[in-house]
Amino acid sequence: MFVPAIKGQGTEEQQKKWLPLAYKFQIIGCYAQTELGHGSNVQGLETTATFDPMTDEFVIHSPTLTSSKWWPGGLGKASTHAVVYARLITEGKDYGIHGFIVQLRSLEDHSPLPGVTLGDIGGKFGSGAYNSMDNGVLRFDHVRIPRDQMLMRLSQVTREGKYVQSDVPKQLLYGTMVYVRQSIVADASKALSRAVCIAVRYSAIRKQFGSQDGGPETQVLNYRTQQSRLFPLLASAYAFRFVGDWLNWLYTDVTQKLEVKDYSTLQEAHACTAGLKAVTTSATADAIEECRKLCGGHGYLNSSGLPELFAVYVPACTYEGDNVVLLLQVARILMKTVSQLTSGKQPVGTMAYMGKVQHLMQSKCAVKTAEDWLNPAFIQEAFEARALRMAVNCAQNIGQASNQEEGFYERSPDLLEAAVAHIQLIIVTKFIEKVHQDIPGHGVKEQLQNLCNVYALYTLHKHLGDFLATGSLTPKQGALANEQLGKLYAQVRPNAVALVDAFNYTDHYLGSVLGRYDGNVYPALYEEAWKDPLNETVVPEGYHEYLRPLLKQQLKLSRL
Ligand SMILES: CCCCC/C=C\C/C=C\C/C=C\C/C=C\C/C=C\CCC(=O)SCCNC(=O)CCNC(=O)[C@H](O)C(C)(C)COP(=O)(O)OP(=O)(O)OC[C@H]1O[C@@H](n2cnc3c(N)ncnc32)[C@H](O)[C@@H]1OP(=O)(O)O
Ligand SMILES: Cc1cc2nc3c(=O)[nH]c(=O)nc-3n(C[C@H](O)[C@H](O)[C@H](O)COP(=O)(O)OP(=O)(O)OC[C@H]3O[C@@H](n4cnc5c(N)ncnc54)[C@H](O)[C@@H]3O)c2cc1C
Repeated sequence: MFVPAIKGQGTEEQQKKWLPLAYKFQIIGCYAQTELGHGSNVQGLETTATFDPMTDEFVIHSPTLTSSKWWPGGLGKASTHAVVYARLITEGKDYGIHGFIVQLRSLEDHSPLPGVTLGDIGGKFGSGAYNSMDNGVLRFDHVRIPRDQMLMRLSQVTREGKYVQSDVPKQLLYGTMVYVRQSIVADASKALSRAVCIAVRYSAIRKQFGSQDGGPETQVLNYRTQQSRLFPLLASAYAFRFVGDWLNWLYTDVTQKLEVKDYSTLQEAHACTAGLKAVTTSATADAIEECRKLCGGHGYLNSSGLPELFAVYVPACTYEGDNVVLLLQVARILMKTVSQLTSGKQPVGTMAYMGKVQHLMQSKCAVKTAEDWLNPAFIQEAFEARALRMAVNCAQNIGQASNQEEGFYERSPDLLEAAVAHIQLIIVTKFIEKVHQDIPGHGVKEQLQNLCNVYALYTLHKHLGDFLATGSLTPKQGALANEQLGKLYAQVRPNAVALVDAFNYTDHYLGSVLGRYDGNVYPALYEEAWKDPLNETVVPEGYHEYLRPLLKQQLKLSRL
């Protein structure tokens, strides 16, 4: 994040100076924004950067305990430099949060520079999976940096100490986070596909109950409950891959527009990266845990690969923006868009469907049979009607409040659900668009169509309350969707293993005895057990100190 921050907020000159050093690992940088007292609320950060015109320097300082930088990855032990986000103060005025390049450690002996206090913040969730990352704490005691180490693409401070705002939106300060959020969506698909690959392969080899006359037991992958829990996750892995590909296109397009000072899609980029990051990471974290449960007891073993995958993955729901905070950002933009509908301003991009407000507010879903749910037009319209009606309902309720801000906070739980509905519409839309493309490979398109329908109908079934409450569907149509879902699971079953083999993960990358490509799980589990350090001795350490005295004492007591 050190590099994209300099790329996004540094001048050409600053990029020329600092990026080669970073690329060649002549310096190691981190992104020091979050503090002990503030993470979500960036504008509440307390670290100060005060311009000293006498020396043409900024004085970086941590005025309070809560202003300590806290969490930045790589900060504790590895980094020599940081992009530090601090309150810019010049001529006695606070201009808010800006980025500054600050050296933290000597390039000679890696010792912290004068005025810099550095350390690691300690152990984190799980069995230490994330402890390979030195998330750090950092405090400044009046550390001086040259003025030219303020990232000056978005705004500048002159030699005399005058603050100058460039003619670019101040939101570009947040640009690095937009970049990382879009990459996290693609990573959600990678993490989810790993978990699903393990769970599908293991479910194919695991047999339990159902033996007839001594014959083989039933593959658990054949149980309807296993399919109804697992196949939506398989479909989600593909859904997140395709929406992640589209989001990368959107991000690239926005970045190119920014180069020519076209800021028209900045808001769309923010809404989509924030919303998709929130929805895909929450779903993926839940799915990895579900995959662990789908593997029964062996899923709880470290050798299954699932506990570590979960422990490493779950902070994705928090870092790069807490998911609720990000969804509320989407909700704000939805409310702004709804308020503009009466002005005649046509919504664009992923909000374009809201322009069909007249139709969507009164449309009646035309589904009459289970098979009708295989028609993408019916799915698309149902999801559009649900999302729009939820947004309009929120806007109407907010409108009844004494003031907009009060109304927004009062209705924030409903706004959260409206934001999720909007983002799920984007995911479904991009999956439908993907399967409409020419897709090579015999039968591949049909399989992806099945998965697209599984993702859409499973999501509809899971959020059926929204669809019924907004009148977007009738209970009968909801039941027909569920009926069609069961038929789709039967179609996915024969290809389930092939659909996870298609991720083409090596056994090494998968890191799971349950997900081995050869399916030879039981010998691998047994072999792995003996590697446990506890098995280095036949009689366990502590026997003589603890067990033996206890056993002897009990034996003595029993003879009394
Ligand atoms: C075992 C094997 C495991 C395998 C696992 C597999 C994969 C692993 C997964 C991922 C790895 C890959 C990548 C991960 C990489 C890095 C992750 C690690 C570390 C994460 C680093 C961090 O966490 S960095 C810090 C992140 N912090 C945040 O996100 C802070 C969140 N808060 C904010 O963004 C802001 O405070 C705010 C937006 C919530 C509020 O902004 P504020 O200015 O105070 O007020 P508003 O009125 O809401 O906004 C003003 C205005 O600006 C617009 N806006 C806001 N944000 C943006 C933006 N980003 N872009 C554009 N515009 C923005 C907003 O809409 C408003 O506009 P209007 O004025 O027009 O309404
Ligand atoms: C593994 C990991 C790596 C990280 N790496 C970095 C890094 O490299 N650089 C960096 O700068 N930071 C980093 N962070 C920090 C991370 O970005 C923040 O923790 C994250 O942005 C969440 O902010 P917070 O901790 O202040 O949460 P809070 O905002 O305090 O969240 C606490 C609760 O308050 C709720 N909440 C907060 N505001 C609102 C609101 N307005 N309305 C409703 N509910 C609200 C949240 O939803 C949440 O439930 C990392 C964090 C982790 C866990």
